[in-house]
Amino acid sequence: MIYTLTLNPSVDYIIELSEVNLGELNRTEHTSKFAGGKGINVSKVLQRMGVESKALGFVGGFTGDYIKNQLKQEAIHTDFVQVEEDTRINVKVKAADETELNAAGPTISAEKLAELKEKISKLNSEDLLVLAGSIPSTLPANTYEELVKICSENKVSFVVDAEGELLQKVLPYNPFLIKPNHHELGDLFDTTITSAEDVIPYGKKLLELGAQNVIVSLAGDGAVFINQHETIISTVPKGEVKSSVGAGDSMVAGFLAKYKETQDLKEAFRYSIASGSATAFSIGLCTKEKVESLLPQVVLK
Ligand SMILES: Nc1ncnc2c1ncn2[C@@H]1O[C@H](COP(=O)(O)OP(=O)(O)O)[C@@H](O)[C@H]1O
Ligand SMILES: O=P(O)(O)OC[C@H]1O[C@](O)(COP(=O)(O)O)[C@@H](O)[C@@H]1O
Repeated sequence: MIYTLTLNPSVDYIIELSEVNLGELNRTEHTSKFAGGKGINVSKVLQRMGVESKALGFVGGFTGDYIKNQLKQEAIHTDFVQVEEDTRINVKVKAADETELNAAGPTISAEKLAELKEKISKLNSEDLLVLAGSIPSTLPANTYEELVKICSENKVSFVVDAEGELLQKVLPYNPFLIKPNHHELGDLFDTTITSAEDVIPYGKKLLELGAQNVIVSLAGDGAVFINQHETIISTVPKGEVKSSVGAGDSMVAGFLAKYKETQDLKEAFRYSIASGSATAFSIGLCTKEKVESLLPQVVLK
């Protein structure tokens, strides 16, 4: 079974308007809300691709209830740890540019963290855990490391989609896949990455540090796949970006869904890019039909 872990879920509130005037009253043209957070988005896209998963993490308050209900409606299995404070609301403003306001998240006590660790320690070598997104600010910075240690002891493969220190600390435990975007990759090595070619030396460093497979996305400017055997640069489909919220998460889900079906890393990479773009070209997450309609535009080099 695939498990997704979202330590800091969110209700994503997407606001569309033609322009934003800071310091003034702005009226929205359209709004929508979704149960979000990176692991939850991975579970939602997997479900649309016909792959079962179970969503783990912390939820609380009315926003936590909203998330649980939405996932129930989509028939996604969940096993959340209930916390006292409200799950956060992240605001995404789509005007000429996209601006994101992601909140810090609720307080998580040591007892709640222990409850979550207990659930993760039940996973076995048939399972895969996707650890994705930020962690609430009250959790220790080594939380992901602690969790992947448990995975490693129980031979559970795992995927990590996180930034900075969170990502750095899990590399020695050999994640099956990591998916930084080019800004996150640049931040890790204190450099600026502007092209797919720039990605290659740093992607290779991530392999040396322990990752088994690396996907680096560069939004509309391509994507790169690197492992010990091959380096592949890909184009991404062309289209109108409606909201790129969840595009990275869709890549992770698309990759896992296709890899589960075919065991073919190259095909999984192609499908992952079509999934990311299908989400970028939608408000909300991609559908399987939209992903498959974009596949012919993904050209691997
Ligand atoms: N402007 C765009 N045009 C086409 N595809 C896009 C665009 N922006 C994002 N995508 C798709 O979404 C994927 C992830 O986007 P990116 O912004 O790099 O990641 P993240 O959401 O993790 O920051 C890209 O690889 C691509 O498939
Ligand atoms: O945990 P973080 O890093 O604050 O990110 C949370 C946000 O990421 C998202 O999962 C979207 O992520 P991506 O756009 O990177 O795929 C939103 O649903 C959520 O608001």
